[in-house]
Amino acid sequence: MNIGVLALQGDVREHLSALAESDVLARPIRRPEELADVEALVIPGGESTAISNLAVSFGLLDPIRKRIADGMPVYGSCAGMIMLATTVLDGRPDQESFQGIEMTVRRNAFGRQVNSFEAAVAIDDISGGDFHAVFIRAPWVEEVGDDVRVLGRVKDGPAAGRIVAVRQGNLLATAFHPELAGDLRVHRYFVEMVRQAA
Ligand SMILES: NC(=O)CC[C@H](N)C(=O)O
Repeated sequence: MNIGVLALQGDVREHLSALAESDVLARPIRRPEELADVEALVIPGGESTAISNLAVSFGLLDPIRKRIADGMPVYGSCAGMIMLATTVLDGRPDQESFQGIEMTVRRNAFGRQVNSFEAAVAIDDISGGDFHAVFIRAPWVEEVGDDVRVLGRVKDGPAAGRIVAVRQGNLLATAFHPELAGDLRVHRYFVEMVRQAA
């Protein structure tokens, strides 16, 4: 199986290790030629404005948009979720996205005071109990289109009920970082999505 991790900025290494532990030897992607060699892509957490800028300068914005439109499976965590959204609130005016998931996300939504926190999230489709989800200056999803399935919401605390995991067809996004939490269930779920798409 040939999965790439978009390696322009962010926690690329952590996704590569989470995939390796899920028995997939993934590779970093920085150039359009490398993208052409993979059947699926992970967009890491990091800073969506930086990923957007670098995607434009590395000539990856349009090729990734096209692959997504053609059905390539993609998983985005945090900044990666923002990069998959059709509409971004509180983004920089020139910020671009790869599009794909019909949703409105709000950047840094959980508030400036709470830069990072942990909360329980239950994910439909994934058994084994709640995720101990790590959020770092995370977005949340404010609106979803008809074809988007809400897979997970924050269970408790001030942000209870907020949508933090979604899927639309072959596209998966979480506002939290399973790659930092040592819980491989989201990566394994994505690997299974890739297997089924193949
Ligand atoms: N941990 C993260 O990926 C943070 C996302 C970041 N706040 C952004 O807007 O891109």
